[in-house]
Amino acid sequence: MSSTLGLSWDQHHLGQEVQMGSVARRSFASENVVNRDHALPNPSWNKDLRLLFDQFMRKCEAGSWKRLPSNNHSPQSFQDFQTRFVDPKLPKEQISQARLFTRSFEDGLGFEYVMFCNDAEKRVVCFFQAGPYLQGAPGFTHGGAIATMIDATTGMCAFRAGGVVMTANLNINYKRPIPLCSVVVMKSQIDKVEGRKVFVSCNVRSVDEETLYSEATSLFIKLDPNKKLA
Ligand SMILES: CCCCCCCCCCCCCC(=O)SCCNC(=O)CCNC(=O)[C@H](O)C(C)(C)COP(=O)(O)OP(=O)(O)OC[C@H]1O[C@@H](n2cnc3c(N)ncnc32)[C@H](O)[C@@H]1OP(=O)(O)O
Repeated sequence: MSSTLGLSWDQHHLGQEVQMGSVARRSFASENVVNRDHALPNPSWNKDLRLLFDQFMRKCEAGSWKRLPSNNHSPQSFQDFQTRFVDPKLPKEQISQARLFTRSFEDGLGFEYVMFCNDAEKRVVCFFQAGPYLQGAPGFTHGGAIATMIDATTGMCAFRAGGVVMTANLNINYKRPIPLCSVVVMKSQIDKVEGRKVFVSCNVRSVDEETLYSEATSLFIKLDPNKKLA
């Protein structure tokens, strides 16, 4: 996402809730939870996730990598996005309850992750710990949860390179199951950009890089500001 961004989907919708009045109290009560930066260590992070976080924070100090806060969206982007692409007739009450899917679980139960970007190399890395509510086959992570995180990681990579995009195609080869509650490393990079098409690839490996869990390719389309989405 662009480096100037500063508001998350959550915060955006929180703002709407506050304006609505009838649900304002609930909004303020949850404000601290909603507004915080989720891409920082919390007590549910295991040793692997903490080590990878520390390792990449050192790379950030060296200058080539940057940590991406989870609330990394600009108010201007949202206003533009809403004005251009979102149907104004959508029920405001429902919209006000919207939350970013990957950040809507309690700490440790769902998606715990942090992303780092290297804009010069057009890469985004995501360290992802799959919580117990993401189970698919017993003891392993649900394929849809894996797809979600690949989409989020490649989407971030495409967005940083191409601006506002949507996923048009996502292909995943699941090669080994990911043990639940383990940490995996997702590495994505831009392969090419052709007009409005942004091609991104991603691989998912174990922390020691010995196991290749999944490989994916994604196609993102830069949105045409003159076209309604629906
Ligand atoms: C505030 C901002 C927030 C942003 C946050 C981002 C980061 C967060 C990440 C979160 C991650 C979560 C992300 C999510 O959850 S995104 C949610 C899941 N995705 C969707 O719902 C998208 C649904 N699809 C669409 O709305 C439209 O199809 C889009 C917008 C994608 C394109 O419709 P549009 O009318 O604009 O374009 P076009 O049809 O003129 O096509 C243009 C060109 O593209 C080519 N083409 C199109 N589709 C395909 C295809 N499937 N394979 C191969 N090629 C395809 C097409 O042939 C043409 O090529 P050419 O003829 O020009 O050569």
